[in-house]
Amino acid sequence: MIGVANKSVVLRTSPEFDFGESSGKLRFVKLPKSYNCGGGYRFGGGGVRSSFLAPIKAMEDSKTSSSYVNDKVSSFPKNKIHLSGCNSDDNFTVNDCKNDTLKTTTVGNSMNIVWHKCSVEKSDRQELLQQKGCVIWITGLSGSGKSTLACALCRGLHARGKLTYILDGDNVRHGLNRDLSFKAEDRAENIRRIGEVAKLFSDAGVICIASLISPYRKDRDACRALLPEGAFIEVFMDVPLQVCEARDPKGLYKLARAGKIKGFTGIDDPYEPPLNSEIVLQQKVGLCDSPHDLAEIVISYLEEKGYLEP
Ligand SMILES: Nc1ncnc2c1ncn2[C@@H]1O[C@H](COP(=O)(O)OS(=O)(=O)O)[C@@H](OP(=O)(O)O)[C@H]1O
Ligand SMILES: Nc1ncnc2c1ncn2[C@@H]1O[C@H](COP(=O)(O)OP(=O)(O)O)[C@@H](O)[C@H]1O
Repeated sequence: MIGVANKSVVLRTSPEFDFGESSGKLRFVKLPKSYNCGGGYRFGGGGVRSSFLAPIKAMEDSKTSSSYVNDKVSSFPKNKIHLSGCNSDDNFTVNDCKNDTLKTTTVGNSMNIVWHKCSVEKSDRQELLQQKGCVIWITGLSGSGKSTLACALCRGLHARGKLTYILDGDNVRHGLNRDLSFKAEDRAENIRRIGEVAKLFSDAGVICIASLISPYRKDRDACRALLPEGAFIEVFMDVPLQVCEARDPKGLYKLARAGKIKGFTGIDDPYEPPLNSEIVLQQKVGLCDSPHDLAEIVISYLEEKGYLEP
């Protein structure tokens, strides 16, 4: 059985595309309008949306010099900088195209830092990608099907020409978070870092799929708070421990029951189920929907909320 917390989500199947477990092939659906050179858009110079690509050109040129410090690109001859998007008579600052005095701030232990803006913004990237950046946060016990759903979702969206990226707890712990254990404070740090990375992907316009146990409500809510309203979509894999333990694909429950793994979530470490997640995917003993069907519920939600268009 499937329960969807937000009543606006419609449960339906989608016959026009197939991203079942056996379908590993990808199809590209359509090119974004902005790449249609015959459509009246121009690269650089004046005219409609000329600011769209020109700043990238400016960055290419900047490779020849690294002398911009703090606020002014003093060592650049002006004719070397493509100022589309700014008035070429402006004092060109690195931090956006404004003459504002830049203020330094302190964030955590980072002192004297300045936020650098760019005239290519999230909305431009979203238009390029024909989608809205967001984070689909899949939480649940080990064995509840998080990674499987993440993959099915990724395939389904990719088949529709949507750009996704999966941040899987297990995988991120192979690199960025390899220094972290499973004690509470390390789990919290694991979740915080993945939340921050997910936020960056979302800002890039990508549909970021984070799948990690993330057992503590407080940590998940902190990640939610990093994102704009509505852009954090929590998906709760509501699967009984009994089902997860029966699956036990990695044999970890068995080891935890034997006392060979200490602090295993659901056995001798807590899991706090979400109270208000956007989507609840409930499975029961002997009653499990396929990953394809579960992914479709999430895709329907994204469609409904307008995340599959810019
Ligand atoms: N003590 C303990 N508790 C829970 N899980 C454990 C533990 N030790 C190792 N593993 C394996 O690590 C995977 C969970 O990593 P996560 O980064 O998702 O965990 S967390 O969000 O930081 O709690 C988890 O992967 P999944 O089964 O995909 O959830 C386990 O395979
Ligand atoms: N919807 C489902 N129905 C039945 N089995 C599933 C489903 N989703 C996942 N599984 C199986 O459950 C096991 C755990 O899935 P996995 O995605 O690795 O979970 P998690 O990432 O939460 O640990 C795997 O053997 C997988 O094939």
